[in-house]
Amino acid sequence: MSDRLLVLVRHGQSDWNLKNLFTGWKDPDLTEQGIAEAKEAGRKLKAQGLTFDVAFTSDLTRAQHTLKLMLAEIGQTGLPTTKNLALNERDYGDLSGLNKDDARKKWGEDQVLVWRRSYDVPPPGGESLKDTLARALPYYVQEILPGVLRGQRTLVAAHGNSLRALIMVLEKLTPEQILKRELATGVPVIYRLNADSTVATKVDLAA
Ligand SMILES: O=C(O)[C@@H](CO)OP(=O)(O)O
Repeated sequence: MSDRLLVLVRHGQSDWNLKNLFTGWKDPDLTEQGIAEAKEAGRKLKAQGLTFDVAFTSDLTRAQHTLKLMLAEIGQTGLPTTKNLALNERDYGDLSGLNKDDARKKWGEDQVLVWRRSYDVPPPGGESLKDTLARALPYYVQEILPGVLRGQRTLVAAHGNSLRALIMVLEKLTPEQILKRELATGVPVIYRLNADSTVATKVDLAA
């Protein structure tokens, strides 16, 4: 039986996560902590005995760097990797670069929560989670899933919201459920899929 393995990992802490800034399509690199988290994610995957046939990542440095560090830990630095902006973080539009606490002071707690965690209300000039799903999901279905179903063991390093979009579909979550799901930085989530692309098993390597 082929191993339909799909591992999703949010990048390690970025410089702008640390500074509490809306990031979106801006391109900060990992902090020292983020580097440590990415290496730890690689060590956890190695401890599970996992190796991969292909990897996917976004067009942004923090996810690419996380992938590189994980692959070095696993001993697979030459793994064929595809980078695509379909896996980028949700575009935060005009909020990009603003401090999240300053934004709460300016627009109020409730409005900022709506921009951050509503399903279909985009921040000014940016994408809602629904918009992010509309570009991440076709990429997953056309470029990632067929390989997984053929037995290509697949590692994806991406972002909080682009991965939440994929998780919503994988786990058949409602908009209300996905909005409550937070992804920790650098924590691998290991899925094994059934032949019909539904989830057979899920293991979250937190802790
Ligand atoms: O700033 C961002 O791009 C994201 C992820 O860090 O933030 P949020 O938690 O608001 O989705």
